[in-house]
Amino acid sequence: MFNTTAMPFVHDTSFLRLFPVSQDQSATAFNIAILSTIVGGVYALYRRATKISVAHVAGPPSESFLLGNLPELFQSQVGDADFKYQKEYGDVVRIKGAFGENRLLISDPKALQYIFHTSGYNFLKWPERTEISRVLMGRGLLWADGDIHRRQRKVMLPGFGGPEAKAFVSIFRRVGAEMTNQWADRLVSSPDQTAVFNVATWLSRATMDSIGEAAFDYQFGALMNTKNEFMEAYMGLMSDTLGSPSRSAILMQTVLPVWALQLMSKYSNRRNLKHARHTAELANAVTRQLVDSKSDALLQGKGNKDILSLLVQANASENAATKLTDEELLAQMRTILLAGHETSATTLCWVVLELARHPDIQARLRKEIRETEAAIHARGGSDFTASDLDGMPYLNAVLKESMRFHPAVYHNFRQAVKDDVLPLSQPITTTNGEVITELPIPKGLKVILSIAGYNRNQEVFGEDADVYNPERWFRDSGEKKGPNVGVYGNLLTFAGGVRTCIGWRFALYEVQALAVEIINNFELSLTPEIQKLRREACLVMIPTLEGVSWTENTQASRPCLHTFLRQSQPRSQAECSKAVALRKTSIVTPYSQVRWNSSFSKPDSDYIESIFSTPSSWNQVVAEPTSKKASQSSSSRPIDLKAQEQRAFADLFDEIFKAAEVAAASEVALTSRRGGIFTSGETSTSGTASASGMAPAFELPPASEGYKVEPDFGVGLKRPAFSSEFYDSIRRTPGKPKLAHVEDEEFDKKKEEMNLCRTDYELLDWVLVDVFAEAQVYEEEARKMDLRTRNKRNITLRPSWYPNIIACLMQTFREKYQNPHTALAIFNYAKTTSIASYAFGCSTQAYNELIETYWTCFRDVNAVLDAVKEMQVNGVKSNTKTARLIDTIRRQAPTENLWSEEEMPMILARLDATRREAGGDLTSKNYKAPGMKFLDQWKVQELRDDPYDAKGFNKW
Ligand code: HEM
Repeated sequence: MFNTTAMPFVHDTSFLRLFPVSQDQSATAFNIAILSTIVGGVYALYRRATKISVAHVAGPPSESFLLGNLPELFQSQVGDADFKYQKEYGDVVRIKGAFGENRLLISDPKALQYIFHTSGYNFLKWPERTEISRVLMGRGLLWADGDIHRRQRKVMLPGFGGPEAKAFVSIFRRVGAEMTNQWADRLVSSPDQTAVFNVATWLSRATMDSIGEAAFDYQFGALMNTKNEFMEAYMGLMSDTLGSPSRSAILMQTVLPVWALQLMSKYSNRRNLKHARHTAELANAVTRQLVDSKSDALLQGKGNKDILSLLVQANASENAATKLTDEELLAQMRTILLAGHETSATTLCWVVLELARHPDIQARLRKEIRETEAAIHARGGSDFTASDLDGMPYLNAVLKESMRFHPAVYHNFRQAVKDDVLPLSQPITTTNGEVITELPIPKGLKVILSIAGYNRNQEVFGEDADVYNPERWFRDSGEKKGPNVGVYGNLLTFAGGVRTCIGWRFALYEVQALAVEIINNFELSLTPEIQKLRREACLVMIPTLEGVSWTENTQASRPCLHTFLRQSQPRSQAECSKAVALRKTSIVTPYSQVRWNSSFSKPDSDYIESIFSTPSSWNQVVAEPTSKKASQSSSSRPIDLKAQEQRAFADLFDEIFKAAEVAAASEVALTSRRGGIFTSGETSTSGTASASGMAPAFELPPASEGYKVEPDFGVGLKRPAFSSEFYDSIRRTPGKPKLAHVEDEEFDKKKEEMNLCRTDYELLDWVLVDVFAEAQVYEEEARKMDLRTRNKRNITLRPSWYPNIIACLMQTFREKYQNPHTALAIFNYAKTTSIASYAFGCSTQAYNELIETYWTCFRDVNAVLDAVKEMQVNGVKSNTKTARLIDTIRRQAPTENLWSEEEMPMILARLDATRREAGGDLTSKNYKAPGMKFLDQWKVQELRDDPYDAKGFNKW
């Protein structure tokens, strides 16, 4: 039936063999390329079709395009934004990060359980946050992620079990007694039986002594006020480095790649970064000594029960592949020091505060303590043991409630490693009106886990979750509701899952022991300053008082709260009315109190205030709406950067380049040293590092080499010639805006108003009144002023924003409203309404818009050429944009088929001539960013030195 000859391809499959690889590789390669293109294309289409977005999750309007909702979240008091959003939008809220990026703020129990527990290692920490951890604590447990975290945690765990923590109770009790004895002494010696204390500082010192002894078997002597540089550096470290973040700090911590952050943290001259570096240096020195002495003791069979001994022991028994490195061991010590000291002290502060606020709770707690104490004495014991502390139900209810209400760590920051789906406890309604019970999220999404928000979740903790009430822990609700999330009372205060606070049992016994000691011996009450209390967000939530001067403080190195302490009724029932008022603090300059000793570089002439506290141009970036209209409107803000934002960007780049200069300088110093410039007899000048016997971060060359050496870990080195050229040239790249600041701001305001118009009709109305009429009034006023001052002043006849707004309007009409005719009309109106209007309004920018409109919308090459001619005749300078536009037209014109073959050469010749006259350097295709070579070299070197790629070059 079938004519086989007519169907050769059906049976003839031999063509498969006709193209053996060796004979025609290019054909095969071609096939593979086609195939991969198709597969790639299909995959790209598939990805596009299935692209997951969280844009439809309800959330607050963005404060600004640049910083989104981050200022509200990071600058307001702890939890304020979380609670507000939670009430308005539920437990999963879409917030905006920098540059309009979507993020989620999560307090939904099931979603949190999934992120912390079920899928713990699929949600890594934000790289910029881990960088902060690295600077403060090194590459320890709080920094680590994934397999490194797993390995480190395994080695650490033996030091943090239940029995180990219980064994420390006697240490906590001893430290507590030492503190309260000093309080009592002061009360007795005070003539009016009152004394002023900074309880926050005392608690901080007490927890430092506790951690010193329990974790390292080391006496810091903080309560004895032993002069100790190390202690001083640690006190207030969190608040000094992270408190009151300015907008620039928020932006820095949000958009900069890790390598830039690392560059700054290592070399920047800012006080807070110097503080962090200095503390790191000291901590490395102290912990190195401690590790060495522990290792020696273990070798001699004198092992102790402190955490460090257990850790060194555990590490010794690990096999080489799973061991901690020396650097990691030191980092763990630094992590324990910071994570274990500041958090417990802060938690205790909040406990004290709530007890002072609630005398009835305080009295009931004291009663329970006294009864327990009596029982201990009755059984022949001398002090509270771990089981006594665990056995006091009201104490534990008070502590749970205080930790629920005031979680010392209030946010955790995570990023999805892959596309994922979050289960939800409560269905949410998206902005499309869809009700969903699980939420797909894209890979890379950054989420903020709101510990503060979850701890007040009404589904879990009852409808009165917003009220401080220890009674809830005796009701049949509390932790029993909701999925299992946290380790203590189902709170998230100690986080959860694979990253649960490793020291939570330690912390709990410490807080129990110290709280019992305080309440047993003193009565607490509030002073009026409580009205000024703030929950200050410094990564850890620190209580501060707003607006109170620091000058009264003599020993404060961290913020504290005003509370009255009154010695409690002694067991003998004797009267005692000694009051202790806690000392004042302030959030105005709360973190400037860290004492700087001689080796800690003092503020000097080129001292720069902390990026985390100084008002900078960033601080005004997100200003209040500029007009009534703006504040009433619900329109989103413009997407383009405002002049203030551009300026702030330039500032930010300046910061990076300053740090880069120092980096380059120190590199040169090191290179010359490696190159044998120094003889072996020369002494090193490595700042305080060498003096304290530890490895310096980097060494400075001696002053004789022509470098100005400052005790500043390398900051302040004279800049070598090459870096000057290099950095000066790249410094020019980001470019500062050309206009003066005030003018920029005026223009920004106008632009903002302009963007609030919803239609081109509305915009046109606005133009007539708020641009042309206003500019006319301005001109008349200026002329009057000119007459009054008898022409002695240099006046302008149009407002500074006038030329910019004309060009901007033309572009907006053309692009946003697709209305090129009105764009041209605006130009014509500006041109003809008055001479001043033409002179000021029809600037190069406006002409460029005119040219672009003529070409892109009308393909009117003659009008383009006339416009350029008009510019030349009227003395309006062309710029590179003019030249680039002509180039584009020159390139596109021959492909447009708009002119006859005879006309075309003439048109092209006119374009060429016009292009030559317009001038402008447009060799952009040959343009190579200056400094790229050096940057690449630096990157290669850094990657060689850093096996973890902590700077994230390869991820960026
Ligand atoms: C009331 C006091 C404390 C609170 C509220 C607290 C809270 C937390 C939280 C929320 C985390 C998770 C942080 C994150 O993943 O980013 C954490 C981690 C950690 N905490 Fe605590 N902490 C306290 C006391 C302590 C103490 C006393 C120590 C040590 C003796 C300690 C050592 C650590 C360490 C090493 C981690 C890292 C755990 C890991 O990532 O695997 N903490 N803590």
